[in-house]
Amino acid sequence: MSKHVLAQNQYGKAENRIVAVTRKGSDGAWHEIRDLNVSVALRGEYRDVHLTGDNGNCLPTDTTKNTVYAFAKEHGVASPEAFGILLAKHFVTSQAVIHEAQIRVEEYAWERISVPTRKEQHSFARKGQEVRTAQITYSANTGLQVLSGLKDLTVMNSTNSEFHGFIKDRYTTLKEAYDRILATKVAARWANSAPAAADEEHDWDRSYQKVRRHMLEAFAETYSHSLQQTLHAMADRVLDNVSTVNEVRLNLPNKHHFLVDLEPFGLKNDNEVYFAADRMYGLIEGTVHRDGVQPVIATSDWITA
Ligand SMILES: O=c1[nH]c(=O)c2[nH]c(=O)[nH]c2[nH]1
Repeated sequence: MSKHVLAQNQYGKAENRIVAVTRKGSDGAWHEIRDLNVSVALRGEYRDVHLTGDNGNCLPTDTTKNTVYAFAKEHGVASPEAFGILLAKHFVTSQAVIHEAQIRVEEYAWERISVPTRKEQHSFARKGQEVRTAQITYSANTGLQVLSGLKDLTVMNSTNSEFHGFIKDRYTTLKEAYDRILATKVAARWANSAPAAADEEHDWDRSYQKVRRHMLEAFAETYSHSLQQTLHAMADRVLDNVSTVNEVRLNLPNKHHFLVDLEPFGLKNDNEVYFAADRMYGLIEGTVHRDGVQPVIATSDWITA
């Protein structure tokens, strides 16, 4: 027997890449695709598996992988959230030793290549870099928690951004900026309310598009005195406009754009020519939630620019 304590543990097959094709129309020529990366983590009665080598409680990770693919056929993929909810509930309700399941989903977007003269619609081009995310956690005790999100959404304002009035100590060299580029690669997560998570009719694609639009509009419309202020405005706008969201966490790397010194060439740089640095970067992170709601989104996830 070990004298040490087995603490939090979980297991399952990670990064199951799955492309689900749905055929629509009377002849099935209209295709819709969902391109996902699905990770399964199971939590429960796994002391013996770790301590004695008894695998009697262990549902193989291979089975969790098979379940993901079989569920895509049996239930379809309506959205990352709906698919994750189905899987999480399945694992917890089908095996007594599994107390909690967490499903993490990334979705890669494709857009249709529309050829007007062609009836078949089965050609797609990968859309941008943006990745949609969902994390579904289910247990009989705590119920369903659905976190939605996105990452790798790069945005820029080429003006309407200042940064000045900051602390100056003996190490400060930064010049005050009254007109600068503000650029970031947005990583966002938002917590959906319990009623939305429990609502089997909830339109997850619609709420995703709504949150995304409000975040981007707030980014574009906020006259920024710091990326921190912009972060707050983006999260605030989502909470004001999407009633099913209770909490928003944003990780915003400040993708610095430095004015190039053109004076050696006898040229004046009127905020026209910048050097785009890819690192290092300021990293601005924060959570905004409704008053009276307990925040649930982890603050320790490591997101790099
Ligand atoms: O928007 C900003 N916030 C900061 O905290 C900061 N610090 C810095 O050097 N530049 C910036 N920009």
